[in-house]
This record gives sequence, C-alpha cells and structure tokens, in this order.
Amino acid sequence: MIRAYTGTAVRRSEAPLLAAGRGGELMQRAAYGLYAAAAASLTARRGRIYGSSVTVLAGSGNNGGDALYAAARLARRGAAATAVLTSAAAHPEALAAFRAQGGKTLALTESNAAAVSGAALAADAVLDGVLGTGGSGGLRGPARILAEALNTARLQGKAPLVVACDLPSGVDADSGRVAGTCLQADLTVTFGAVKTGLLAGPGAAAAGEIRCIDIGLGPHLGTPDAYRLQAEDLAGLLPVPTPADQKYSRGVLGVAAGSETYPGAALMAAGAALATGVGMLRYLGPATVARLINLAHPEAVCSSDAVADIHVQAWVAGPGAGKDEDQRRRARDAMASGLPAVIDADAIGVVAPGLHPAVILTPHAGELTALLRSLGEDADRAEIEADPIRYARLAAARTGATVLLKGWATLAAAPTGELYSQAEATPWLATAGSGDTLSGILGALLATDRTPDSERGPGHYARLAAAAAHLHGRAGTLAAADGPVQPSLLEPRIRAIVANLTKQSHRKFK
Ligand SMILES: NC(=O)C1=CN([C@@H]2O[C@H](COP(=O)(O)OP(=O)(O)OC[C@H]3O[C@@H](n4cnc5c(N)ncnc54)[C@H](OP(=O)(O)O)[C@@H]3O)[C@@H](O)[C@H]2O)[C@@H](O)CC1
Ligand SMILES: [K+]
Repeated sequence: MIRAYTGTAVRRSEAPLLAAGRGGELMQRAAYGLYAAAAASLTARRGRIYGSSVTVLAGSGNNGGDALYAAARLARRGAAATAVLTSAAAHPEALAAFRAQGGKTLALTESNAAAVSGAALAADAVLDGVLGTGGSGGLRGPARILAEALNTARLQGKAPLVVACDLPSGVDADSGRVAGTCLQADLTVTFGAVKTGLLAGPGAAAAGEIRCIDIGLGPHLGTPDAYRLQAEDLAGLLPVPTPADQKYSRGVLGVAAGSETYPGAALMAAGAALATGVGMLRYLGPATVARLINLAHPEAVCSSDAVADIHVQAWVAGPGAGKDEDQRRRARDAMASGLPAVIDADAIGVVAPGLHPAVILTPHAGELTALLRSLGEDADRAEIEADPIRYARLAAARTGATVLLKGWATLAAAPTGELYSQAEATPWLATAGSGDTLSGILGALLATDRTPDSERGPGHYARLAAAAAHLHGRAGTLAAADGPVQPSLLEPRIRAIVANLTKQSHRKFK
C-alpha cells in the first residue's frame, strides 16, 4: 500500500528534525536517493554514466539543493553536468559541492531561455530541482519557457530522461493541481513520503514512475491523506470460495443494467462480474436484453422482477439504463435497499443526498459536474479535472455515498474523507463500455465481501472501489498489449488477474 501525505504534512513532520539541526542530514539522504535513482535510469538508457550529459535545473530553495548534490555525484562518476540556475539565489553549499566536481553553471534569463532549452533538450538527462514542496503556483518566466520546450519534445518522443526531484516543478504537492505549467517527468523521486499531489489530477499525469526515498520522517508523519492499493493488498479483498461454500453463501449479485437502446452495457457489466467471481448473478431488465444475457452468459438468472422481489447481497444499477423508466426505478430502489450498490451512468442523475457509504457512485468528471450542480454546488468539468480530490471528497460528503471518480488516476472517496487513488489503467481504456465492466467488477467485490462488520472502517467501501479500479486497470493494460482495448473482451483478462492474485488462497484448499 502506498501511503500519501500532503506536502504541508511532510513539511510539518520535517520541522522537529530541522529544529534539532538535522536538515543537512535529511538533504544528504534525499540527494543520495535522487542520485541513485537517476543513475539507474540513465544507465538503463545509455549503458553507462561516464560520458553522459546531465542538466540540472536548480531553483532557489532546498529542492534545488537536493538536485545539485545529486548532480555532483553524477559528475563524480564522469557525467558532464551543467546547472541551469532558475533564480538569482541557489543553495550555497550544494552549489559549491557541484562546482567542486567540475559542474558548470549558467543563469537562466528571458533572453537566453530559448538557447538554454536547446541545450537541455540535447542532454541525456534533466534533473528537475526548480520547485518542491515550497513552491506555490506553476512555473513562471524563463523556467516556464524551458519546461514548455521539454514538454513539447516529450510529446514528439524527443525529450531527454526527466527526473523530478521530490515532485515535478509546478505541481501543487497537496492536491496535484497545476496552475499554468509544470515540467513533465519520466520518474519522480520523492522524499520522506509520497505526496498526495503525485496521485491525482495533473500532478499524477506529470509524475511518471514514482519512487519514494525514506529519509527518516516515519514516526513524525501521522495519518496518511490518501492511499494507493498495490497488488499484494488485493488478495484479501477478492472472492475466494471455501469448501463450505455454496452458490448463495458465496454472494449473489443483482444487475439492473441495460435497456432496449443500450443492451451491450448489461452484457459487459454481467460478464465482468462473472469473471471476477460471484455465487450467482441475477439480471433484471427488459426481456430482449435478458435473452441476450442468457445467450452470452447462460449461468445468469434473468427476470423482469422488481428490486424488492429478489434476494441479493449487492446491486449494480444504471449502466446502459438510458431513459428506461423501469431500470431507473430499479436504480432508485437499489439505492434505497440498504444493500451495497454500484450506481453508474444514467442512474447517477437520480441520486439524492442521504445515502450511505455502501452505495458507490461511479461518475466520470462530466457526470460528477451534473451531480454536484444538482446538489447546488458550483462545479465545472475543467475545475473537477484540475482538482479531482477536492470534488470527489465534496460529492461523497454531500451525498453520504462513496464516490469513485473515473479518470487517468481513478479516485475513490469515502463520505468521511478517506481517499484512494489507482493509476493502473491505460489510456486505451478510455472507450465506451469501460465503465460498464468496472461496475461489474465492483459489484462482484461488493456481493462477495466477507469482511466482518467490526473490521469495516469508514473507508471500507472506498477501499473496495479502489480494488475494483486496480483490477479493471490491470485487465485493460494487459489487453492493450495486444492492441486497442475492447471492453467486451476484457473478461479473460479479469479472470487471469483474479486467478493470479488468489493463487495462495487456492493452494490452501487443495
Ligand atoms: N525541509 C527539509 O528538511 C528537507 C527538504 N527537502 C527538499 O526541500 C524542498 C523544499 O524546499 P524549500 O522549502 O526550500 O522550497 P523549494 O520548493 O525548494 O523552493 C521554493 C522556493 O522557490 C520560490 N518559489 C515559490 N514558488 C515559486 C514559483 N512558482 N516560481 C518560482 N519560484 C518560486 C520560493 O521563494 P519565494 O518566492 O518565497 O522567495 C522558495 O524559496 C522539498 O521539496 C525537498 O526537495 C529535502 O532535502 C529533505 C529535507
Ligand atoms: K522539482
């Protein structure tokens, strides 16, 4: 599990160590970690460090200090290092150490920004130490020109390796917001703790791979602000039947999805749920869709009953409901049933406040905009995309439900504020039908959830939603290896990932 903290919390936790005069020691640990990670990436790209060229972008603060010390170490191993000073001031001791290893320096100005950008583009690696947790707002002036040149080259596949020191300069460490421009990285080496801003919004998209260096803040950090589940965290959340189980005890999922207009959504939600593993799947919807479901998934039990007529452990409602009044009513009834329920797509439009955390709303940014506006909040899509954590938490707090906000990094927020961010997905998953499969996976996890009540903390349903996003993202990424992703073909991938993650548990019962 990755535990993330706001930049503000990390700075607070550093304070007692700084007061005890240990600032220099912390910086040396950070700089060594940055050097080691940059050296490994550079070696992977070029074969060796000796003879490579490294540009370090150094701002006025300690972030620049970290980067200069790391570059000094690279220079000692034979890299030709140049420091571009983006401010009139630079960390004096780090600058001296850098020069002592033969590093060259030049001051960045409006008039030389274009030429310096050209030189930075020609380097093998760029260490970004312009701004860290002390930064506020996006990059300004010539640093912005330089960052834009590097970002443009990245889009064209011509950028050098960019390693961000602590966080990509210009990213807000608390939220992931970028006011203006930030420098996109291949790798972010972050110190003390992963910053929340690396897990959400534009910050998550800019960070690339994230590596965290322990600089000894552990006991001072307190409660995390956000979490990211790793594969090893999923095993306990996945449905593994025991020898004592029968189909009902494993968990029955009710799916009220699809309509005459959108039958495919029902097929994909049901297929994904079956591939994740349920004891039984009961489908409610129009007879024509039920027939298609039975052709594709003969194990599904189909009817046109009302929600109150059948006994299930959890619901999926909404995918492909369109304007079908019966399906919309089923979605409302599922929300009011007191059972765990995934409420997706068109059904999000019928949400009212007063829900409970086991109801999981799964909007994308556009649907969240409409939902928040219907609750009287001032929201627009661009704002939500710029600061998704804030709006996911707001929607959860206003509705009382758990909110799974789909995006490049998918966020799961509990009404009490617990937050998970998952980024296993591939951009190839941004395609029609993707949300239907995610709903099905999550529905299966809800229906088969065996967590004792005493262990269901306030963030329990956000954690399950994050687990579903993890599975879905990995299934999509696996599928993308063979070309553009078709959500209707994800089922074997989901099944393979579940099999892999539950291998240990299966062995127990052999
Ligand atoms: N503390 C510790 O123990 C450890 C800290 N560590 C490292 O220190 C980093 C935090 O360092 P920091 O506090 O010196 O701030 P940092 O981010 O380098 O620079 C901010 C400076 O830039 C300026 N500035 C602000 N916004 C700006 C903008 N938009 N555009 C341009 N300039 C802007 C602002 O100056 P001002 O404008 O306020 O005069 C300020 O001086 C942290 O991320 C980690 O890398 C590690 O070594 C581990 C130990
Ligand atoms: K930085």
